[in-house]
Amino acid sequence: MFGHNLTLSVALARMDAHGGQEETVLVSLPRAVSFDLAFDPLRIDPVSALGVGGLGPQVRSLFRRLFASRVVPEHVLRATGTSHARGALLHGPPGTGKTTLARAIARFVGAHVQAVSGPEVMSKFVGDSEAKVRALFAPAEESYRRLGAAAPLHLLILDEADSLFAKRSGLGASDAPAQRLYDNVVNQFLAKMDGAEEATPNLLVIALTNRMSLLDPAVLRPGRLEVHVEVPYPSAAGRAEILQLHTQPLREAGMLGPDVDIAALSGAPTQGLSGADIAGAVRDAAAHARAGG
Ligand SMILES: Nc1ncnc2c1ncn2[C@@H]1O[C@H](COP(=O)(O)OP(=O)(O)OP(=O)(O)O)[C@@H](O)[C@H]1O
Repeated sequence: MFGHNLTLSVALARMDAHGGQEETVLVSLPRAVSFDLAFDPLRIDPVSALGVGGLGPQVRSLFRRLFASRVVPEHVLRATGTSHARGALLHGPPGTGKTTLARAIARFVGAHVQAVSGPEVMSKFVGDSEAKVRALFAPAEESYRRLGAAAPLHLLILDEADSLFAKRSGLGASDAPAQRLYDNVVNQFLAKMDGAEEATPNLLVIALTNRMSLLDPAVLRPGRLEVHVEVPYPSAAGRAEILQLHTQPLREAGMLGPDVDIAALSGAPTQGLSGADIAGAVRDAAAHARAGG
């Protein structure tokens, strides 16, 4: 764990200057929000550090855009007109590793995690739903009130975000009560995010969806879910990493056949498969082998 007033290496915080040019910033703590950031956000190896395959660019982009600012002192932030990103949206087809990635990042940075799904929040009961939204923000609020800049990072993972933030046109005129419920919950959520700079700078929201086109654009604006990262189907190289990860326990137990050729399997045989499909195929193969097939 880094102490206060530590000058970090030049590689630690490179912030995107305008035009995509990278500018290296020497940073000196105390940090705006303290949490264990004993790593270089740009050089992190997603496979060994996070246990996800084929997501190197996504991981590096997330760390740079979500965490680099959090080790930069306030005066540098102000001078560069930067503020902490408050929310990100991971979007892409089902089973490509969005949930796995969000949870692994939370573990890696040592954040307090709360995970909830959109349908869970949008329960049938209006009052209940609004209370649920308030409750989601309460631990980070309480922690920041008590500890100020020393408050730990809280990460709110919001699965199936499309059911919470769907475009308003999705509801018809005959759905007036549902529309009101929806508006109340969403407005409360957005108000909480809009006020986060003051009330909860220690809170980060990562929302997940496989239907980004359904989301209300208002939710994707700066200050809300402003960092958008696509998590696509894996390439052949990505499939090789995923295969390697999911066969590792078998390999370590000496149970992987010597003829299992990861390079060959990551080509045509797994073309078009998601990480979840590949993990399932490895499980099936192991079960088949156990059964003596
Ligand atoms: N990129 C990946 N690397 C390693 N494992 C993966 C990857 N993608 C998926 N998996 C495996 O598939 C399982 C399901 O993935 P996960 O739930 O993270 O996908 P998702 O994108 O969140 O899916 P959905 O959109 O359907 O919720 C994980 O538990 C993991 O074992």
